[in-house]
Amino acid sequence: MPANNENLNNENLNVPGDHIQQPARSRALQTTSTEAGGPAGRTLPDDETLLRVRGLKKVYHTDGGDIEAVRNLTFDLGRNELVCLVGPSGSGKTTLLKCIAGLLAPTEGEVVLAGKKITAPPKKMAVVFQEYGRSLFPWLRVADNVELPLKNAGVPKAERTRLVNEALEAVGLAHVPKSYPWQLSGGMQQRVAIARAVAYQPEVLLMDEPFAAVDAQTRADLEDLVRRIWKQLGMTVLFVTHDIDESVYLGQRVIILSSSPTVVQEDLVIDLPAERDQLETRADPRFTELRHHVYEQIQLAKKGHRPDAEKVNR
Ligand SMILES: Nc1ncnc2c1ncn2[C@@H]1O[C@H](COP(=O)(O)OP(=O)(O)OP(=O)(O)O)[C@@H](O)[C@H]1O
Repeated sequence: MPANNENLNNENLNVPGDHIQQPARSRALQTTSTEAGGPAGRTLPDDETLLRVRGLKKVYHTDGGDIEAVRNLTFDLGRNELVCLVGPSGSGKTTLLKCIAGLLAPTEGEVVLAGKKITAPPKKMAVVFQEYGRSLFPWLRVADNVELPLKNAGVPKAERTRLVNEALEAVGLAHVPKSYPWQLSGGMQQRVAIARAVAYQPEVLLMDEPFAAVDAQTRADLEDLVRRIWKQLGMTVLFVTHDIDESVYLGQRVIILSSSPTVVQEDLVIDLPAERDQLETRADPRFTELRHHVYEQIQLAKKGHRPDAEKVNR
């Protein structure tokens, strides 16, 4: 079970043990931030990069005036990387994901997938949202829900059957292909949504707070499921979460967004061993250091600290 979940929406949250003096850091944290002089997000050489986000800005034009949701985001995702994204409520996480998914046009800047600028939903990308209840079709059986995007993509029947069976196997639902979503628990429904995304064999899997609505034990199981599938299938995963522990447990990197209008506050390497375990990893002193650091950064962001403060005030 995830210990010490931290919901960033809760203004009164405390890190248990915060009053205890923290041990000296065992080794330096690997971060990229504007304060270090470079672009806030980590950028990679061309041959290692799958997804590039460059100078991304999004302004919503509403009857009540303009809302600058995202000011300037720059970072790269490498092939087969699992990167988590955290930030205060309203910092533009969903907006960013929608721009990456080609569902929203950026006001400035661009998102580039495998060298091609994204202007519409790319074929090799899948998204899993929090609201699995709304994303599954209640009148379709589990296997038919998973099969639908493959049908729409024109994948031949035999191939579809193989992909659906493999995906249901991978998420531990091979025994319920004929059930309807409403006959399953919340955690199982979210597994169906993950299976549907996985069967599609995306190069990039975007996940927007996918476990926010499930209980803690199910959440821990689903976290391990994501890491297992990510390793098995070799996708690039961008995982948005409100939960600091979850971001550190899952990610190879954690990108921390500032408060709105949003820039990358910090891009932190999670240098925990590749084999993660709910009990052992979370008991690792390095895990505590990393989560403490992410928590501090989020608190700074919530208090309005901005890495681009001089530019903002100018
Ligand atoms: N369709 C829209 N029209 C106008 N403003 C919007 C729209 N969608 C989002 N916003 C505004 O953009 C800002 C960022 O919203 P967004 O949902 O991307 O943030 P978030 O970080 O995902 O939030 P949360 O953590 O609460 O889910 C907010 O001020 C929000 O009110």
